[in-house]
Amino acid sequence: MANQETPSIGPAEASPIASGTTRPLLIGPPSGPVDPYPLRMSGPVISGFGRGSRELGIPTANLPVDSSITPWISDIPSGVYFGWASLLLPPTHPQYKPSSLPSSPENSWSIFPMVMSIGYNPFYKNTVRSAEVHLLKKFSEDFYGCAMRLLIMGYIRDEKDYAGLEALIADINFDCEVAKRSLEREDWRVTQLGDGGKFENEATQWLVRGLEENEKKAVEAAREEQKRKEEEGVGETKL
Ligand SMILES: Cc1cc2nc3c(=O)[nH]c(=O)nc-3n(C[C@H](O)[C@H](O)[C@H](O)COP(=O)(O)O)c2cc1C
Ligand SMILES: Nc1ncnc2c1ncn2[C@@H]1O[C@H](COP(=O)(O)OP(=O)(O)O)[C@@H](O)[C@H]1O
Repeated sequence: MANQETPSIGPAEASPIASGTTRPLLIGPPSGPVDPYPLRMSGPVISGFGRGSRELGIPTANLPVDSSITPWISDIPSGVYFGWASLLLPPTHPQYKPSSLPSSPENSWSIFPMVMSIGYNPFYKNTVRSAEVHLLKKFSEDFYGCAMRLLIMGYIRDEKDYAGLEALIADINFDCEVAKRSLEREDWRVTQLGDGGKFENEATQWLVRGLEENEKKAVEAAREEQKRKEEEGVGETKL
């Protein structure tokens, strides 16, 4: 289902992709994210158009685009971003793997690297702006309705239209490789709490903090909505 098996690319900093263009494999300086990053976003995982898994083989977990919760979202350019996601999976989920960062058992967040698109998906000509996150991890079960927090560390590229699906998939696979390599660098990791890592700070701690009241309410509302749709037998949801 998920598409972590990104193509193996050599050590060069720029590499050709299917479209014939080259672009950098590392984003940002070795010293870590540059202002205004890291940016924070949070919300329940909601459904999209169901195309990620079905058409692309790259599932994307959608978060509500709501400027009352995420004030910067209307000002940020549409495009492809990368960073870290923390996910509040139920302990029964096969990929439940609480982070080693200190958190209480009822707040056992699992942390994953991610790439995401914010925008209108010009290839599909969406009319509503969406925020869609692909986690660089293979999941054997979905996690609709779970709380997710994002620490967006940088910008990869503008969103594009494509002549065909293959070119879109190739670009997303390359984005995954860029995110993986960029986040592996010492001053871009978040899992170093206690090791004197750069993100032994408020931003990292936020990833594993207990849910705020407004986050709980949003998760509850999303679950109710999901339940309602399941009862109505709605297969695909338009955002
Ligand atoms: C890293 C990443 C990059 C993307 N880049 C583009 C893009 O350049 N153009 C585009 O039309 N869609 C882009 N998408 C969005 C996909 O088209 C989208 O995930 C797909 O339509 C599935 O949407 P759904 O989950 O709503 O079904 C990107 C998605 C991701 C995760
Ligand atoms: N690696 C992954 N990254 C993001 N979501 C994943 C991943 N693996 C499984 N999923 C699940 O798949 C769902 C997205 O699938 P997708 O086909 O894109 O449908 P939708 O259009 O409803 O978002 C996510 O909400 C999540 O529950």
